[in-house]
Amino acid sequence: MDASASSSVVSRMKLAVSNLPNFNEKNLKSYPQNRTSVYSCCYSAQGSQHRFPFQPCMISSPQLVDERNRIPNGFYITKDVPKKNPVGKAFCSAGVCTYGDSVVEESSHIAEEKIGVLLLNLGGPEKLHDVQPFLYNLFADPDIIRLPRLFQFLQRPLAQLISVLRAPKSKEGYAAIGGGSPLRRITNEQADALKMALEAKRKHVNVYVGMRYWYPFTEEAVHQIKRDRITRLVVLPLYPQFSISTTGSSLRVLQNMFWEDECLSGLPVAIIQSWYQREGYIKSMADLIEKELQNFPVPNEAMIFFSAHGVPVSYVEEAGDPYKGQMEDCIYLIMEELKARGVNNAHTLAYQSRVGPVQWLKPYTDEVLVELGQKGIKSLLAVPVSFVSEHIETLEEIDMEYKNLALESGIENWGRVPALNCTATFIEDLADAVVEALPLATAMSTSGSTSKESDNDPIKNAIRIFFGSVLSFILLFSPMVFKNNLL
Ligand SMILES: C=CC1=C(C)c2cc3[nH]c(cc4nc(cc5[nH]c(cc1n2)c(C)c5CCC(=O)O)C(CCC(=O)O)=C4C)c(C)c3C=C
Ligand SMILES: [Fe+2]
Repeated sequence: MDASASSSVVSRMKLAVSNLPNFNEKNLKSYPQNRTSVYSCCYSAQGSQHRFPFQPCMISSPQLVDERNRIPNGFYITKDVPKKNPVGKAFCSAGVCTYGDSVVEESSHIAEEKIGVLLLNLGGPEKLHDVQPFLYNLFADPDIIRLPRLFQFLQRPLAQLISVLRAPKSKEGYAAIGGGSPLRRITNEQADALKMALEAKRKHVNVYVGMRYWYPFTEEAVHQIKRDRITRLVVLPLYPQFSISTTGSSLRVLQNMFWEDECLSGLPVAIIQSWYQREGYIKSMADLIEKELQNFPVPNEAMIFFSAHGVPVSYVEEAGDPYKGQMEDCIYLIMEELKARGVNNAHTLAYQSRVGPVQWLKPYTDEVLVELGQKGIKSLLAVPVSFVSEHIETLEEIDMEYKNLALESGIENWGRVPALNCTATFIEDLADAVVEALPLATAMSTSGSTSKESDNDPIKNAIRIFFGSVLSFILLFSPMVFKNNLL
């Protein structure tokens, strides 16, 4: 999507993203933990310099919310009064947001309702042969490599080059965990479990899986949703915390599809943007941690080491990604839950999996592990916290690379909390989140054609690819990339 199309999408759809202030214990004292708690109540700033259409916002007074949550010709956010923080500003917190001008009629008015739940996830290569094309899809995403507007024509050639250069290292990782990502299998299992949990609540739904970078792609899932004539849809990203690079990127795909298709633009949709604050999720994480601590010789001496997937600092500081703030809130809530159970272990948070020659969120997991070893920490429980399935970064990076590094650094007792996968309490909570979101689904009323003629012009494309490849080549072989050995 080029920049002009992007900004008109912004003006038409005005999807919102919630934001929270950076971690501050005082703020969090009033932070709601109940699972039906919070819903977004903000919308995007028009004419933003960022290409990202889902902008965070702060609302200056609670009274403003009612007026602001109805946005002409676009995005409508329902429910909830904003929570006031101690500095007197009401802030939007994470939750459900919906499209459209008007709330959809009650289900009793609809002849035959067919409910769909769309699970969004990242996707992963299933065979070593898939690794390079998977990486291409990932790096071709403008929400993953955010180029300045002037250089956007380099996106695809750059993605081609980076994916080819990174593939050998990634393949080693995937080979070490059995030759492919378990993500598709686990996500399908979660989808089945969610369907059953919803059936137990007398909600009969079709659950779809839409991956961002590998099969089954989000686009395929949406086509199936159309074929199945779904009349109401809940979109549930399988990322507890919102990031531009994950949920944001998948929502952008959906947004483009819905905008271009009149049938879809009339479909009532509710989007659950982030759900890390849900009681069921927090308790499920606390259960796993509590259980795993029992495997240590002296459970209360083990440090709880939260390791989150990182994002480049510029996402947070320049583009307003709420990811870091949400992550810190999430850790706070898990620790509060543990304290309430009498678990008072020390804890820390670090960020893993950085890629490329830019600054990522700090502290870095590998550096902190070495420091903790040097400080004399002997027992450490690693807790992957940004993702709810086992994947390459838990199975290879944490279980192999970081474990070895920790042991070499003097840590003697190492443990790792498993990913939630299909943990019953967690799936139950996701089912509750879907049930709560359902009445909030509203139709996106606008549709329109995109002006993407230039994308279909073969001559322009050929010129782009040629110059793009030359420039990418120069960029990639710049000494910085090699000096840092980061590809
Ligand atoms: C919340 C989770 C994730 C964030 C945030 C995220 C951002 C992000 N990731 C990359 C680059 C890569 N990610 C890769 C794999 C990968 N990433 C996540 C999750 C988040 N990414 C998952 C779950 C996976 C694994 C999927 C699987 O196959 O199991 C990879 C490929 C693997 C590798 O080579 O290391 C890359 C590359 C960037 C650049 C980024 C933010 C900008
Ligand atoms: Fe990633």
